[in-house]
Amino acid sequence: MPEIKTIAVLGAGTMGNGIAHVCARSGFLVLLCDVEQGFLNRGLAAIEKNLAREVAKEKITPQQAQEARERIAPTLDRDALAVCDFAIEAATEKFDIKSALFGDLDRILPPEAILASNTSSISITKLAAQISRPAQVIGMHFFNPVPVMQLVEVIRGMQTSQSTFDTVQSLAKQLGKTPVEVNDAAGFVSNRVLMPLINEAIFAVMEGVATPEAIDQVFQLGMAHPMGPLTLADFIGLDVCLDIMRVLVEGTGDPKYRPCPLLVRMVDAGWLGRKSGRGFYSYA
Ligand SMILES: NC(=O)c1ccc[n+]([C@@H]2O[C@H](COP(=O)([O-])OP(=O)(O)OC[C@H]3O[C@@H](n4cnc5c(N)ncnc54)[C@H](O)[C@@H]3O)[C@@H](O)[C@H]2O)c1
Repeated sequence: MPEIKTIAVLGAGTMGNGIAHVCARSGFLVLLCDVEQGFLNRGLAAIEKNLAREVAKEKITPQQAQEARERIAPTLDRDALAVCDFAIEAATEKFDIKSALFGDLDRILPPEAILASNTSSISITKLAAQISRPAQVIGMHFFNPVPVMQLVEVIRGMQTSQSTFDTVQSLAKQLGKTPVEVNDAAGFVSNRVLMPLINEAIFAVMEGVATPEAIDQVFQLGMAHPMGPLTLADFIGLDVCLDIMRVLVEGTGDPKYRPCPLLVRMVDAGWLGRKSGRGFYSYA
């Protein structure tokens, strides 16, 4: 199995800065790459805040936080990633952006390097088919907040080799995560099962079956979910939920994934959940 020392993380947003954080905390050198200095600065500030929180909770020592910080080098220069032996892409969820980025990574990184994507919905198989090393392309689907959540869905594309899969399983464990194997299909497992639940909860609101509060209580008190599906939908963003339902309909051709009309109307109204101040609940 090739030894991994330096990891390229593409995108310093919500997920990218979390991934850079856990990689650095686990002893890897990280090159964190974005398209604008402002995005890098914001990502580094988030890492700083999250490391400080871990120190305050005594999960790591101030010395370990300092060492993790020093292992992360921000860069705007994609060619600088030539020193990396592994890449995790966490850029904006658009096929054209990811496809162009994978083309560059394929050109820049050493031929044996594995290229992983943190995509929530784009086909790993299709991303892999665009480049010269499809056997070394794989999905590593982390969960938000990355430093806290235990799961990594490891997504095998059609062309992913066993050795790539084994390396990524082992890397996920070195990052302190639990990898779960999933094949490449629309929504993988997490969103394929979670989003229809959220969508059905929205149908229940639309049809007057119960209030959002009552629906959330059913799941918290009856199924021991830490938050109900509508609170969770507001947290994820209703626009993101709608996009994922559309990916499920398109990817499977199955009308059972039809987005609830109330979800569509709320997104049209700009009621996107927490981030817009209003969703199923108000966030003044
Ligand atoms: N937010 C979540 O809860 C979540 C969970 C799992 C997976 N994901 C996936 O992770 C990825 C990133 O999501 P996010 O929520 O962090 O988004 P985000 O918008 O917070 O961050 C995306 C970052 O990518 C940068 N970027 C865009 N093009 C780039 C390029 N060519 N090179 C380098 N950086 C580039 C943007 O400038 C931005 O800083 C998406 O694929 C998303 O589907 C998100």
